[in-house]
Amino acid sequence: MSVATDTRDVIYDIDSVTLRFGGVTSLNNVSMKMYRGEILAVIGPNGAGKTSLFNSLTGVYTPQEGSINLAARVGDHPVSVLGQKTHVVNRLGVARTFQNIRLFPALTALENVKVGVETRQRSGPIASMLGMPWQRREERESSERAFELLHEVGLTSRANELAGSLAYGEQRRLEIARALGTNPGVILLDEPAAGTNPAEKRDLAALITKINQDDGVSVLLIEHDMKLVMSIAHRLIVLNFGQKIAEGTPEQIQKNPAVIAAYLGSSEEEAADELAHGDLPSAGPALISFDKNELSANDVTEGQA
Ligand SMILES: Nc1ncnc2c1ncn2[C@@H]1O[C@H](COP(=O)(O)OP(=O)(O)OP(=O)(O)O)[C@@H](O)[C@H]1O
Repeated sequence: MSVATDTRDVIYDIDSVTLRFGGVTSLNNVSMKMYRGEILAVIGPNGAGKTSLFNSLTGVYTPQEGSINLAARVGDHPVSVLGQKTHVVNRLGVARTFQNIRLFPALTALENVKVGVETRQRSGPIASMLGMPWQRREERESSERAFELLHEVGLTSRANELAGSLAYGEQRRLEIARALGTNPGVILLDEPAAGTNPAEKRDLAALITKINQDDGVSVLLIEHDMKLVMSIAHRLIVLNFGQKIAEGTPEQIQKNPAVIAAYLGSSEEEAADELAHGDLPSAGPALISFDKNELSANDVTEGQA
């Protein structure tokens, strides 16, 4: 009997990860894989553990149990992320944006992107002061690359504006450009659409797809806007109370009773029953209309009590 093997190239191999803060278990025995080339979304109600997962994948937190192996760039051998510093994980090919924008507001848009690009360069402050030839070349290259990235995210006309003066959606795109400056194999986007308007969300969806398809960067995405997630993600992982409760394509996730129950705060049986009878207002495609603002943490807590 032949055994089917999965030959897809694994970027993140996460096995039985548990992360605790005192009495709170924010990740509970989570196992999952991220494959090269995919846009993988992590969804779940407030407090489900999504940011804890991102923090564990980038070296901010070290889970007490389990393993996380990373091979971010093509041809890399998997290495453990546990115990690694965040800048080391970044050098290994993982870039990230944050739920709360973390730009340098008093630097220009171009300078912000150059900060990302220059993390990959060899010149230190001494070489800069001495004006070494390679330093001058790197400076020129970093400006050119930063301009290219500003072009990619549609911000060349804002290159010399202070980051703090840009519109909210522009700041979100600038963060992505800065992250791309580090030449990552995978980019982790933590709620990139938060606070953006519908037009900005559409631009963002197009940008994420472009980064993935044209630049070959794999994308791991936390996002509460289900319409956006379902339109661009190849696959989704669903967390609830720190546990992985589902994994699949957008179509599979929208029909999954455990997922619907988690979001609605009803039991899985009720959700399955209502789904079967077609009288669940948020079942199927309607799941894509879920919005963070409609789903408070209380809704979920009450359902689980
Ligand atoms: N540094 C920390 N110290 C203590 N508890 C934490 C810490 N970080 C996360 N938690 C707890 O872990 C649980 C998961 O939180 P996390 O922020 O990962 O959820 P989330 O899914 O990202 O939520 P949201 O959608 O609201 O951002 C929560 O109960 C949270 O209070």
